[in-house]
Amino acid sequence: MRRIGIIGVGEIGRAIVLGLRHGGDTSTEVFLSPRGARTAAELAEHHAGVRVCASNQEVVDRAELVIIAVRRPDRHEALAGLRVPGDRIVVNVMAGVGHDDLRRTLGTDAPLVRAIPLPAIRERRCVTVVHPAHPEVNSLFERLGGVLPVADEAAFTVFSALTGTLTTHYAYLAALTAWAADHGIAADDAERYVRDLFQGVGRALHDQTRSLRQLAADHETPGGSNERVRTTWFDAANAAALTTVLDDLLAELR
Ligand SMILES: NC(=O)C1=CN([C@@H]2O[C@H](COP(=O)(O)OP(=O)(O)OC[C@H]3O[C@@H](n4cnc5c(N)ncnc54)[C@H](OP(=O)(O)O)[C@@H]3O)[C@@H](O)[C@H]2O)C=CC1
Repeated sequence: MRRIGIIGVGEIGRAIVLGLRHGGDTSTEVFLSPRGARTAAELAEHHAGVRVCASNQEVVDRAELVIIAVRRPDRHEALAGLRVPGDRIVVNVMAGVGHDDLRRTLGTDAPLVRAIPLPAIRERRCVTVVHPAHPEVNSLFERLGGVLPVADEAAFTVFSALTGTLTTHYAYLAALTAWAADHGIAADDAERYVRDLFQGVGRALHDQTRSLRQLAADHETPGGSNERVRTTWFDAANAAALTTVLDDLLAELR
């Protein structure tokens, strides 16, 4: 797949372009929609073979594979009236927009594949969940860090709900930093320490030989401070609240 188009050049569109160009790879031509103008112009300026098109239709016309990365409420404005020939492959990364919805909007016979690229795709460091499996799309995301095809849209939506937990993690780290600052620690020092603490956690996650439960157990001394925080803060009520919000999110995404 040599010609890739992206409609919606925001946070995730940019991460995909950076992933495609990672390590100086210029094996693809990239065509960007004009909206998200600042990001698109910056990407085109800094990366060979990345061009900003005059319209979303031009992106479709030039690309073999078109990634749709606008926000859900913007999809009709971005896509209505586009002519998408059946020989294109459309990759839909919009959370909460199913195949039927997108096919109605686009009115095309082209194959549609849903995908959940994560921001770390820019460094080719994360797996992308896709449905359905498609050889060209699989090989694209395999190059960008790995691909995880799932059997149906119900399973896809479970992964989509998991993705919704990401910013809570940053907010949790910010809350830890704020707590330390409230106890007289310089905010910069607190933040540096919390970042390093959790970068270590991130690196440990690369160790696929240990399960997540095993990693938790290995970092915990019986009766120690980690066990105390885990059992008193992440208690049954807190765990139940997490399950509830994920269940609610799943119901809405379906
Ligand atoms: N961010 C993430 O980590 C992930 C996001 N997603 C999904 O990707 C999609 C985009 O998310 P994200 O990148 O965070 O959002 P952003 O708001 O950062 O980007 C959306 C982009 O779409 C552009 N846009 C709006 N209307 C149109 C239009 N009519 N034609 C072309 N482009 C248009 C916006 O342009 P302008 O700035 O001019 O308004 C903006 O650049 C969402 O549906 C989200 O669910 C999926 C996986 C991960």
